[in-house]
Parts: sequence; C-alpha cells; structure tokens
Amino acid sequence: MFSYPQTIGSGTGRGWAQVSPAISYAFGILSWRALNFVIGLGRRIIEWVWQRIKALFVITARFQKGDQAYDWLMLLLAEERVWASSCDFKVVTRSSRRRWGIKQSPHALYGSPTPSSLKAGDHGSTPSRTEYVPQYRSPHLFRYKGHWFEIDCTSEREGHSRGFRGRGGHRGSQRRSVYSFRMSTLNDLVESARKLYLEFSQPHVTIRQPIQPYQEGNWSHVVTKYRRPLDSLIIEESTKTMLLDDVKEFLGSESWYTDRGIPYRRGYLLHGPPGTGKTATIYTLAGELGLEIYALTMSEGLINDAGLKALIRAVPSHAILLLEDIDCVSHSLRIEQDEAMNDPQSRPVSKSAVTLSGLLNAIDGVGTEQGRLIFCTTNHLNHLDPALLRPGRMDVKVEYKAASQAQARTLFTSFFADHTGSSLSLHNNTTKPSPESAAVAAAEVEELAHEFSSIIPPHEFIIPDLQGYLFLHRKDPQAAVNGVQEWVDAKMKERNERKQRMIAKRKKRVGVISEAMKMRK
Ligand SMILES: Nc1ncnc2c1ncn2[C@@H]1O[C@H](COP(=O)(O)OP(=O)(O)OP(=O)(O)O)[C@@H](O)[C@H]1O
Repeated sequence: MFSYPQTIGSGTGRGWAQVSPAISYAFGILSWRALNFVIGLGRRIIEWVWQRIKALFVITARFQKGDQAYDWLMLLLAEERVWASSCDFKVVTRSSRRRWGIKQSPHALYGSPTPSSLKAGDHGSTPSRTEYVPQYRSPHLFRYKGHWFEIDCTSEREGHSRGFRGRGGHRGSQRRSVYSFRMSTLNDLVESARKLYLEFSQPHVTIRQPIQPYQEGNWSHVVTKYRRPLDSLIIEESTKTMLLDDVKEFLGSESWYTDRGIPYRRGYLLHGPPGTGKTATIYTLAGELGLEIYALTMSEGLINDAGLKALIRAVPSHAILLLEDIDCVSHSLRIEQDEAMNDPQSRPVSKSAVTLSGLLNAIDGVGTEQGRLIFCTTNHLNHLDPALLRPGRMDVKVEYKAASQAQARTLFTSFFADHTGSSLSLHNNTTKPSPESAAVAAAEVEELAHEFSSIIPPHEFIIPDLQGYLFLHRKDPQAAVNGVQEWVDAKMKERNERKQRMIAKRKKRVGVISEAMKMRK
C-alpha cells in the first residue's frame, strides 16, 4: 500500500524549516560584508583616483595664520560671502570690520539693553554689538572670477586631520585647493585679496601682537585703530616733519643700502616721561605711511631670547617693529648686578626675560636687514646700555618732554576748533555761523589759547593732563581760561606733597636697611 511519506515529508520539511533561517542569516551576513567590501573598495578607488587627479592638476596653496597673506585671504572670503550659508558660529560681543555675509536680524546686531546692563551702568546709549563669526570647520567650495576653489582648514599641531583647531594658541593653517590648471588663477586670487586688504585697511592702523608660544613667531593677535590725523599729534612741527621725511626716505632707498652692503634697517629711539606722546607718534606715522605695527612690550617679562628672535624674524619688510619699554631689557642686567653687589638702594623695576645680548642679536639678526623700521620707546634713557644706542641700531633719537607752552596753546586751539561758532560770540545761537562771525570767534579762541598757555608752566604737565582739564570745560573756553590758574596751583601742590611723601618713605627704607646691615656686622 502506497502511503505518501507524509511523516517523512513533513519531518523533512520541519528540518528544512529549522535549517533555512540559519543559512539565510549566514547568507545575509556574507552578502552584507561583501557589499561593505565593495563599497569600501569603491570608495578607496575613487579616493585614490581623486588624489592622483589632485596631485596632477590641482594647485594647493597654504596660508599660515599670523602671516599677512592669511588676513588678505580671510578678508576676501568674508567679502565674497563664502561663509554666508555657514551653520556653525561663535557669538562675540566685540565688533570687527569684517562683513561675513551672515543674515542677522537688526536686533541681533545691536541688542537692546537688558536690565542687567543698565544696572551695570550702561544706560542704553551704546548697546553692545553681537556678531556671529562663522567657524571654519568644514571645507567650502566657492567660485571666484569663474574659477572654483575649495577652502579647507587644518591644524598643523594635530597632524593632518580635518577641521579647524585654532584653540589654545594652536596654529591654524588654512589650506586652499584650487581647481584649476593654471597658476595664474591662484596669483590672481592672492593679488585681488592683497588689493582688497590694502583698500579696506587704508583708514586704519593695524597693530599686531604676538600670541604664545612665541617661539613660533606667531603675530596673530590683531588690533585696528582709526588712523590718527597728523595734526592731532601735538609735538614740535620740525620733529614731526623730520621723522616723517626720514621714514619716507628710508623706505625709498633700498638699493642705496644694498649697493653699499649696509643692512637695510633703521632704528628710532623715542625717549621721555610717560604720556608724552611717544607711542602716539609711532601710530600716527604708521597711519600716515600705511605701515603695519608689530608691537612688543618688553616690560611684560613673558618673552625670552628665543621667542624674541623668532618674533622679530617673522616681521615682514616695510613694517614697523615697535619695542616698548626697552629699558627693561638692560635693566634686568643692572638689577642682577645690583643684587649681586648687595646694593640696598636698587629699586624694584619691571624685568624683562630678554637679555641684552638676546635683544642685540635679535635686532642685528637675519631678516632685520630687509627694510625693517625698528621703533623703540623708553622712559629711562640712562638705563640703556651704550651697545643698544650705537648708530646702526638706533639711528635717530628723539627726546619727548611734558608739554611746552606752545604745545598747550596748540592743544587749546584744536580742542575748541569746533566750538568757535557756538561757545563764544554765538553762544546759544542755533543757526549756522556766518564765515565772518566764525572768523571772529576763531580769533577769540586764539587769544584765549595764548592766555591759557601763558599760565601753564613749561614742561610740567603732559598733554593727557591738559586734555583732562579742558574736557571739564569743553563747552566753554572762557571758563577753561578762568579756572586754569587754580587748577595749576592745586596740581603743583598735590605733586609737591606726593614728592615729599616719597622722599620720606625712601629715607625710612634706607634707614631700615642700613640698620639691618649694622646689626649683621
Ligand atoms: N604730544 C601729544 N600729542 C597728542 N596726543 C598726545 C600727546 N602726548 C600724549 N598724547 C595722548 O596721551 C595718551 C598717551 O600718550 P602715549 O601713549 O603716546 O604716551 P607715551 O609717551 O608713549 O607713554 P608711555 O611712555 O607710558 O608709553 C594718548 O592717548 C595720546 O593720544
């Protein structure tokens, strides 16, 4: 009797049913792995081909943060609104002149004052500006003058991984890949960026300061100030003209120096009491001549010889290297000597980590002979080592003093120049003064300026002191003249009292030290 192998069949069917999920699972894994392998291989092949294409056809230009070209490029990219579609921002309350092209609501740009800001003394007249600064974490493709470019950012410290890592003083080097067969495209981009930067920074003076680690010669901390008109600098006209002409002549005589084998650099030493306009002179000259300032303050004591050398080497030609408080360098040696001799009268002063030989080597070193203008300032000329003052290092020396009567007069006139039509003969008159009445008022200001300056004792007050006083009477020049004698007397009395207190303090200190020395003997 034929019986259909139901049981067998059903048994076999059950077996297959048990085995097939495992097989299909294994098959699934295998095919998934195979697919992954194929995708990975495909990706690698594409990458390999892309690298070959890049190596053959793409020109890569690197821009280093801290270098001028980096700033040119950044400005051009901001102007081209390359980051307009960025989704990653740093929100800052400082204001910069860069136009990132980010759409913001008007409220975001000038935030309305908050109750806490009002409490803190901000009465809402100058609300703080918030700015959305795009972060450059991902590569950007952009088109400029018909050519495609890619901008990518990498950190040199962190190897060659992607992403911008400019935190904590890390160097951020920008790599830009140019999709073009021609070098001329790259040149064109850099030249356009340079021109744009020059045009953009014309009304400003750029001051660069170094960031740590100084050994890397990184000047990426940038401060900009509006150019100061030459007239606003109140020093002797002859000094102003001499400095300006000297710098101009130097900048135009490179071949003269190279033909004679003389290092193409020029040193200027501006010395005098604090607040007499030394730094203001350098900023004014830089603005007038369109030069950037690379500023180092020697009294901060953070920079050592190696750092100074690297920083000075990184300053480009036709720029001003400003070394402020240069006496601190020589002074560190003096103090060490004083301490060694156990001199009780040596006063504590700011000490620089830079040694005199380190400074001299840095000034004379490689790179400084390429059109470098070195401006040094000091409050203590007598603390400077003669080696530093030698011609070739310091070629021009200018002494600054507290204001002369002529300076006080110029200050008064320029201070009230805008008020000639309103504060004197046309006081309380809201209509525009006629040229005749303005001329009369100007003559009156001149007369008052003469009277004012005759009361100011020569070389006793610095310009900021006088500015502070005039500011109190900024709407009334006559009142400024009326009160000046009383102000001078009060200030002189205060100064004398302070001097007496200091003398007494020093005497006491010397007494204590000599007593201690006697006891030791
Ligand atoms: N002769 C001047 N003409 C115009 N402004 C001046 C003059 N002297 C000082 N000032 C003003 O006083 C302030 C301090 O001046 P500045 O910093 O140039 O002094 P300094 O001599 O460099 O002082 P320090 O030795 O402390 O560095 C500045 O705001 C500057 O504008």
